[in-house]
Amino acid sequence: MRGPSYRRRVTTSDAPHPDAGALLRARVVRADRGALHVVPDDDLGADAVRAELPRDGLLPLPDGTRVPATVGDVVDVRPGDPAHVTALHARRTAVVRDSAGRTSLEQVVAANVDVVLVVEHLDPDPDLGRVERLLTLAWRSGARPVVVLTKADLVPDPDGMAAEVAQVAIGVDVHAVSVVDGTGLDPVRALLAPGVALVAVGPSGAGKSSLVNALAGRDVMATGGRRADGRGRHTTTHRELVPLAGGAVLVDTPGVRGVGLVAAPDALDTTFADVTDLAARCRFADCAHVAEPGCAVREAVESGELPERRLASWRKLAREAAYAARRSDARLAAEERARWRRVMRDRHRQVRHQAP
Ligand SMILES: Nc1nc2c(ncn2[C@@H]2O[C@H](COP(=O)(O)OP(=O)(O)OP(=O)(O)O)[C@@H](O)[C@H]2O)c(=O)[nH]1
Ligand SMILES: [Zn+2]
Repeated sequence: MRGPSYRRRVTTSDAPHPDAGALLRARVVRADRGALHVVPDDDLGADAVRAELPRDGLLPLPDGTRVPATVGDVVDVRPGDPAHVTALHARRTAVVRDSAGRTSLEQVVAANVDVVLVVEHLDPDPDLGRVERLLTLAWRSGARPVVVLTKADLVPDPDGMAAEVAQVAIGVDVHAVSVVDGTGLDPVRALLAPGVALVAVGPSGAGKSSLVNALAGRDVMATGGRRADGRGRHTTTHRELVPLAGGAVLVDTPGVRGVGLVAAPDALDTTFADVTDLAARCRFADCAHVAEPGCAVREAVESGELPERRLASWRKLAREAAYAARRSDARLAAEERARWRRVMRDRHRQVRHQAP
């Protein structure tokens, strides 16, 4: 995908623009392999332009380290045809994706996010453990978390439920909202100010897209699992920094969407303590909770004690965690083999040297 270049934007015909050579402060709306798509940092709703990355794809931070740019980053761009990105500004905040294994580095999935909307539905009942986990992620990013409880129109006492959630969200504003009747949206809208970047995290079906569309005042995201086209999820396909109302923007990338869902086993056991407890009562230690006799988990589902949805959600996360653990194990095993190869090679060398 190619956007207009800065040259076409800032120059007319072949006369050199007076600002040619001056660096422009820009915000990354999409990071591709060889290039970034950027908008002026003081006009985040502007059309995106394409700017080339250095050959290694990395950019220098003020401290000299070279890192990949990500959505939301503030960069210096040298206009031209093509325009070039020259440097990365220090990140005010960073949403990081938990490393899959002990040896892999954290991945920054969004930079300079100001507000993390922790979106959770009121119907079915909110999952307090998930709210806590996402709040932890938000605090860690440096951004301000705000809890938004959706689908207030579907429950009799949304304010009472919000008060319960507020008990596990210390120091955080909790809003019960409905996009159907407009309940509670004004205080969330008040967060939208020029230059403010938000992310919405929360489980599938929580109503993130519906909420974002209500905040944007137009459909910027497909809702109800519908996709605007065969390829992408949002109706604006080319940018991952989506303009909302009031000059604010929403970061929406696959990385951010998945963030918090790369489950660390410990977090999983905490969030799903009920399933973990039930599983401990299954007859077989390696029970898969499908059709095994004496499965306490299936029994709990059949008796109504454990919602099927919660079991399905646990399965999904457990699969992710198992996958991450396998990948991490494979990486560790490969490193261990490499270490042994070095040890054996050194030993052979020593033996040869000692040989008469
Ligand atoms: N009654 C009611 N339904 C809502 C509300 N907000 C969202 N929904 C419905 O909930 C379903 C899921 O909403 P989405 O906005 O697609 O949820 P999402 O969090 O973006 O889901 P994913 O795209 O899977 O991450 C849709 O069928 C919406 O119409 C609300 O305030 N009230
Ligand atoms: Zn079982």
